[in-house]
Amino acid sequence: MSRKKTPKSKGASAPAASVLPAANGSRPARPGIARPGPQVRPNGPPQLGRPSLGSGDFYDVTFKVMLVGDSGVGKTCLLVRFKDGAFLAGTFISTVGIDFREPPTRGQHCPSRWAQWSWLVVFQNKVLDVDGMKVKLQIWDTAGQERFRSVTHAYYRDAHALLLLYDVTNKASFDNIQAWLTEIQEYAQHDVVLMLLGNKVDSAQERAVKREDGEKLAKEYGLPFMETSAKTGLNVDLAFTAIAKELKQRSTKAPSEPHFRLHDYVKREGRGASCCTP
Ligand SMILES: Nc1nc2c(ncn2[C@@H]2O[C@H](COP(=O)(O)OP(=O)(O)OP(=O)(O)O)[C@@H](O)[C@H]2O)c(=O)[nH]1
Ligand SMILES: [Mg+2]
Repeated sequence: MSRKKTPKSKGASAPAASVLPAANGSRPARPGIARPGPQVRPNGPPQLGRPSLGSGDFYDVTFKVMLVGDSGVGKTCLLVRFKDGAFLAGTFISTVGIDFREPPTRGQHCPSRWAQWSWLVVFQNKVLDVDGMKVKLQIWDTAGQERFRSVTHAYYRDAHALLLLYDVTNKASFDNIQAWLTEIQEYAQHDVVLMLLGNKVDSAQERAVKREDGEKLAKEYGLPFMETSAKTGLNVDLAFTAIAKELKQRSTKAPSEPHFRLHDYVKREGRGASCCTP
């Protein structure tokens, strides 16, 4: 990935991952009533929540997670797999813009719904139960193409976590990881939670990046690492759950809770590609 240095955008800004307070930490009785709450700085102090805007999902705390990496590595597919349990097979439709809207309908088959919205960078909300706490992840899918980079930079700064993807069948996407890390260092919060994912491990025949090379790079940069497949679902839920656990721990810091170690968790729970190849 060649890198052109672009100035930090002062224009478009993603909504801060806001967390709205609930009285005494309890969740309000009536879902869906929106009232602006205080904006919190990214990776800020413990925050309690309320129903998410419009979706009706209850949550205790919410975080913004972004998917980044070269075009074609499978960011959109990973999000669709996590959100809807489906895989976008067939024609590759690159994500080429940015917007705040969510896809309009629920329950439709992924391919048609997402193809329709592929020109936007959408975010999707998913609420996870993490050790008894409802953690809402607001997951932003970005355009991997170089020409949209200056737009997506603006969204980094209030991300709590970044999932950085490469494609194990595409060596160039792996070689570009260092440039992505430089970019992340420049535009994201210094304490952003970062995880490296080698996607498409179902394509064993076309593999161009060894698992050990991914591990080595991750170790070099001190990153948790897993290989994933949006096609089979391998380690997809795990990646997001691990992020949610880490963010939850950082925000609550309950002394009574056992300390969560992201690296150890990912190492222990991650499964090898061979287990799930169709
Ligand atoms: N075999 C296999 N193919 C995948 C996987 N994930 C994505 N693909 C395919 O890879 C292509 C690109 O996937 P996308 O999710 O659109 O890639 P992207 O990273 O969102 O690309 P941009 O939007 O351009 O940044 C599509 O044809 C997908 O079907 C996977 O885990 N395994
Ligand atoms: Mg995409």
